[in-house]
Amino acid sequence: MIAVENLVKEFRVPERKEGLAGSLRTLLTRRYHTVRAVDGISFEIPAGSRTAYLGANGAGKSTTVKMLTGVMTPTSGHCLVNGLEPHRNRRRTARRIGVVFGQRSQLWWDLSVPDSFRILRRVYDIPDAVYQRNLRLFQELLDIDALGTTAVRQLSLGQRMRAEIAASLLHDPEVLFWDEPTIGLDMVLQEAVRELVNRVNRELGTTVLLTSHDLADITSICDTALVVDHGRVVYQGRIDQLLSTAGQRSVIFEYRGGPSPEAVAAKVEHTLPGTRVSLDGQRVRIDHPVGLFSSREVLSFLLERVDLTDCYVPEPDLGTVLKELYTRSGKRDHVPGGAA
Ligand SMILES: Nc1ncnc2c1ncn2[C@@H]1O[C@H](COP(=O)(O)OP(=O)(O)OP(=O)(O)O)[C@@H](O)[C@H]1O
Repeated sequence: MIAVENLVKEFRVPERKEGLAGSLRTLLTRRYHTVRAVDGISFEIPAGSRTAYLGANGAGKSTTVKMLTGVMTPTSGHCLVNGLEPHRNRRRTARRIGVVFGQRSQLWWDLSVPDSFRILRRVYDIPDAVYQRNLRLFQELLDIDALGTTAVRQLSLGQRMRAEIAASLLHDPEVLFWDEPTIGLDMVLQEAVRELVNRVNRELGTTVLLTSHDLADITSICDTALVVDHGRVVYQGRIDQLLSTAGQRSVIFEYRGGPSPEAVAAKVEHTLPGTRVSLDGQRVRIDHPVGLFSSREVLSFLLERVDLTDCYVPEPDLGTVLKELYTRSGKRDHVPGGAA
C-alpha cells in the first residue's frame, strides 16, 4: 500500500532576468523564489491496485514519484510505500519497487542487456526460479533475446524501453512506478507491455502506479485515477466514474430522405441552443452540454424529425474529461467525486 499524507516539495529557484545584462544581474544578486511543486497532497493507494497518476505538464507528478521512490526528500509531510519511508530506507525500498522513469536508466550503458540483468540478479538476490520464470515471460512478450549482446548505449529508444521494462520487473517488485513506459514502442510492443503489466498485477498482486499522457495506456492498464493539478489532488476515484463527470456528450446519427444535413444542423442548433453540430457527409454529430440537454432529449428530438437509419451515443473520452477537469480545477471549482 502507498500512503501519502500532506506531502510537500518545494524548490528554491534563482530569479532570472532577461538579456545579457539581466543574466549578469542574476549571477550577482542571487535572488531566489520558491516553487511549490507538490502542495500538501494526501492519498492512499491499496495494494494490488492499478492507478493512473495524471495531470497536465508541470502538475507535480514526477516530483511525487521521485519522493515515493526515495530519490527525493520531501520538504514536509509523509509518504509510506509498503510501510517504508522511501528516502530514509532507499536500499530496502529499492528491493521492493520496480521503476521505469524517463531519462533515468537502471541498466549499465556499456554492458549488454543480459549482462545488466545478471548484475541486477545479484543486486536483488533473485532466486533462480523467479529469474528464469521472468526471463521466459520477457521473451514471450518483449522478445528480449532479440536485443542480443549489443551495449545498452547502442540500443534504439524502443529497444532500451523493452529492456528497462523487463529490468523493472526482474525481481518481482511489490510496487511498480512506471513513467511513460510505452514511449518509443511500436503498436505491437505497446500492446505487449500492457498485457505484461496486467498479467503481473493479476498473478502476483503487484501494485501499479502509472504516470502517462497516453490515453490507451491509461485505460487499458488502470481502473483508478489520481489526478493532480498545481501540486494538489483534484480527483481520486474510478476512471469510469471520472468519465461520468463529462460535461459534454455526443449523439452521432445517419438518416434517410427528408431535409439536407445542413438543414438538420441548423434546426438542431436553433431548437437546442448550446449544442454544436458537425457534419461528415450524411453522418451528423451533435455535441451537447449535459447540463442543458440529456442524450435522451436529443434523441427524442431527432426521432420526431428525421428517419434515423443508424445512431449511437459514444462513451465520453478520457482526454476531453481530463481537459474539462484541469479547466475546472484551475478555477478551483468543486469536482464531483473528487478528493480536493
Ligand atoms: N529540480 C527542480 N527545480 C526547480 N523546479 C522544479 C524541479 N523539478 C520540478 N520543478 C518544477 O515543479 C513543477 C512540477 O514539476 P514535475 O516535473 O513534477 O511535473 P510533471 O507533472 O511531472 O510534469 P510533466 O508531465 O511535464 O512531466 C514544475 O513547475 C517544475 O518546473
